[in-house]
Amino acid sequence: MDLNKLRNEIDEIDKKIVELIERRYEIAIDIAKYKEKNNIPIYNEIREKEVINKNLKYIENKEFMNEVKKTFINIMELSKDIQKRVIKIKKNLNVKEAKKIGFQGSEGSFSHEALLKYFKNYEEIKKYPSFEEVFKAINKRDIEYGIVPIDNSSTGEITDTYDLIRKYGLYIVGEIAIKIEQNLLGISGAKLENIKEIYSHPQGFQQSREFLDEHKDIKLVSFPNTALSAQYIKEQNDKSKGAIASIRAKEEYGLEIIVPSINSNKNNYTRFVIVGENFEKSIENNKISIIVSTPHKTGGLYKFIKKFADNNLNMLSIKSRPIQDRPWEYFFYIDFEGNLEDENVKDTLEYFKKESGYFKFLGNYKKDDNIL
Ligand SMILES: C=C(O[C@@H]1C=C(C(=O)O)C=C[C@H]1O)C(=O)O
Repeated sequence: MDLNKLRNEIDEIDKKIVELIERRYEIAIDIAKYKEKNNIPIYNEIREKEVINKNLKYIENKEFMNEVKKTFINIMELSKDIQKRVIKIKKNLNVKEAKKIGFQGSEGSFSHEALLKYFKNYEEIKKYPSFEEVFKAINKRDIEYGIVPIDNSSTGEITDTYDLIRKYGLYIVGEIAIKIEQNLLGISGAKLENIKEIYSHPQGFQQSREFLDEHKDIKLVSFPNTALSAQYIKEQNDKSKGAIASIRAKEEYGLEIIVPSINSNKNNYTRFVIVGENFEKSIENNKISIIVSTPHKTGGLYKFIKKFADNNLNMLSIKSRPIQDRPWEYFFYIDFEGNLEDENVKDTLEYFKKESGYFKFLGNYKKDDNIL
């Protein structure tokens, strides 16, 4: 046997392997960029199993099964390391300062109020007709951040927002809760006994149910948002028309308060999230949001929740949303306390990435201390 000849043959093979492996890692980088853009996790268990099984079928000499399997496990481990290196993380951006920020509605809406309270510095505020338009504007980079309502303390979650965050693959970079107070507004000189029509968003009517029940003779007219209804009655300049809206809307459109604080629940808060294109890292961040889907098996959700307890992490909320094309299966939106640098957080996230059918990291941001 000629050792040199054999080594030469190995050298030839290695050369081809290097070429192919190099190409394989380059493709992994392209995949990483796609994943970053579409907010897809790096690790894909199903695909890795497929890769291994497919390649094991090509082996002619079954004696090498185990070694080939290990080789692929290693290649894919390193491919994921490369992908992680490529996905960059923006550091310490102060979201309270931004150039362009967007919200749904018009001046005087609660979203507008939340925006002004959260952002200390900005160049331009842009208004959009729907929540989805806000998300689209971030994706198109018309705005850096959008602010959208996500939960109301009396009426529950704003499901559209939950679905849109997932659909558009954006990150939550902050949150703020504001007290929602509804008032009956009118033009100067308007009196309750003369009001024949009240304009507002259906939420405004719903939140003022008790007050409206006492005035059943007044006609209710729905509007796309409370601020627009305030603007409308100002333009109409008619003392028989009222609007249910915020104090800020009153100021914005130069109206008067006919009856203050008519919302039935006096402790009514809405939580807004600030959404952006990039995940932002800071040691100040203390709240994490993720989306997972559990395996459709006994104890699936239990195991997930147990992981938080085992890692001594405080789970703040868990909400479910139906998965559109899989009847009776759900996405779970989970908020918990922690920072991405914490070891127990890292361990928990790794576990979720591995164990859940679907995993999406939504952001690590600073919790609004007004929310318990
Ligand atoms: C390259 C990918 O990312 C990861 C690495 C894989 C690989 O190197 O083949 C396979 C699945 C993922 O865990 C991919 O998703 O295809």
